[in-house]
Amino acid sequence: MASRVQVLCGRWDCYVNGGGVEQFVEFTLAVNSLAEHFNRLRLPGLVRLCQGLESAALARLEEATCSLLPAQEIAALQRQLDTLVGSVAALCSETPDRRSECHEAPTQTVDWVKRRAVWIVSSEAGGEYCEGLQKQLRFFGFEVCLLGLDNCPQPGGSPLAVLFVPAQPECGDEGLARISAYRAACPAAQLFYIGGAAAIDPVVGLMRAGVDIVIPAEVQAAMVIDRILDLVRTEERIKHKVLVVEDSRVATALIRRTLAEHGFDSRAIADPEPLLDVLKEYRPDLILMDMHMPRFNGVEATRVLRQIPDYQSIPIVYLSGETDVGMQVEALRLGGDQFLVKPFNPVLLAAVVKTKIERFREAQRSSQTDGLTGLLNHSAAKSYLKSMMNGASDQDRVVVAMIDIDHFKSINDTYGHPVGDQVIRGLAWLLKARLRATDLIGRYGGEEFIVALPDVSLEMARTIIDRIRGDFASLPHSHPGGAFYTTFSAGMSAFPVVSASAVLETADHALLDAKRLGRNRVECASERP
Ligand SMILES: Nc1nc2c(ncn2[C@@H]2O[C@H](COP(=O)(O)OP(=O)(O)OP(=O)(O)O)[C@@H](O)[C@H]2O)c(=O)[nH]1
Repeated sequence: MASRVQVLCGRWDCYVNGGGVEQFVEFTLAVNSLAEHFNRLRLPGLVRLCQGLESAALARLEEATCSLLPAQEIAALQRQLDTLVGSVAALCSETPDRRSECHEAPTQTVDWVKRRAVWIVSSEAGGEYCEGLQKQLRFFGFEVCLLGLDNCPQPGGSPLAVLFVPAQPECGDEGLARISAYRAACPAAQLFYIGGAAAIDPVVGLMRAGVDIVIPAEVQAAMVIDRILDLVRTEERIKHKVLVVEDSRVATALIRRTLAEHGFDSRAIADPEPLLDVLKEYRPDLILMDMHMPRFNGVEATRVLRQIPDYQSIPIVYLSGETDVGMQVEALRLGGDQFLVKPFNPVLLAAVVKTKIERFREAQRSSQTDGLTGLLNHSAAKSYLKSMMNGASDQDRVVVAMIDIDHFKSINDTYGHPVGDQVIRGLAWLLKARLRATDLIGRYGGEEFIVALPDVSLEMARTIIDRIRGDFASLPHSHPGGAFYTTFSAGMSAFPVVSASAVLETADHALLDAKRLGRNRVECASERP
């Protein structure tokens, strides 16, 4: 992490010590790349700081193109950079090992449970709401610190989130000043205000003071936990993939370099002829298409793709030296989503690719997620599993676990469907809280879940799932008359095997074994005769 920050500072120094527009663009690229890195490490507060710095730099890009920025502009950017560097330094010194590249494979230890500090600031720290919130957060692996209104935030603290739980929805000047003090002391944290009034004015006031997320008063503690768990899973499961269709080797190298700097995976083909095969195998999230190529041009290739249901909505961005506006409009009318003129501005290219993919993903998300848990639904989970396995080499491992809550029917019968739903949600949260962002978690059916863990041995995966099993067994589920406990069984299987469906089938058999052998246990397919 520190070396990336050094690169960023080095680029900034190059610019301020007499560099030109190229150095400024390099600096902006480095900020964006750092934001992507923090996103992968699930550090949303640092992502926010990077994004603020990137926006400030982009706003000055045009000015920087003409000459060195005026001294006060440089000083303003320098302040933002210093805040970012200071926050990273505070984080590194506080948590030397915990935050090491957590997207890398946890090969040595099973202790990859994501502990994160959450501060709750409230005049009613001992109140029922805060107590409940605290209990649940602790259960899901967060370190909670309850703070009264008189506590002053200590600079350098690095909580993942600070939750303000006011006694009444109105914040008042004193409350806003307090929020600003926390914002200054914990620049990397996400600030939540619970109980915001449903009106624009007060919410804008809260956001100006530094609040990131305002949650309406009527939202229950359980939903707040869901939002915080989402924070630690900000990363997409699989890196965004871009297919570059471009016949110029120089342009291809430049494009791929820019994409790599922004954390995108990319593949390039020089000729659209094998396009359909490559799409099927690589499954990109976006295509960057050159306009003029031998044999077919980009528009013709795009028109073919738009005839095929699977590719009707994949974003296609044209890259071309074509400046004729009429021609550009025609190209867009025939199926393209955007037109970028070569030579392209790398910052703009990355921003266009990123926003197009995010919109595309957002549109897909509602059809891919399960309404009750927010996890991937059955078909999306299967399709992610397939692409996970397609992307894995022979040496890579992907372990799949099928998890099923025991005697769930009797929970519904005894306590009612809504309580049953809450049990399903509880298990979903536990899986989200305990597993890495790179792991796939899906709701496979009613009370059945699928989990796929890349880059981990079957033994370690078993230990992890078994630990979650133990935790789930001790999770109290409340009902109007008190609380009860329940368990799950899991069957596991490991890739490399023939196919995604084969690994699912063997995991399913192992799950049946776990049920047959008494439930509340984890069985592995490889242990079967
Ligand atoms: N509350 C609730 N119940 C669901 C949902 N989806 C499925 N179910 C119920 O889950 C129950 C699953 O029961 P079974 O498949 O018989 O299995 P089980 O009782 O868990 O028993 P074992 O799996 O053998 O331990 C059925 O009664 C379904 O109606 C849901 O979204 N919410």
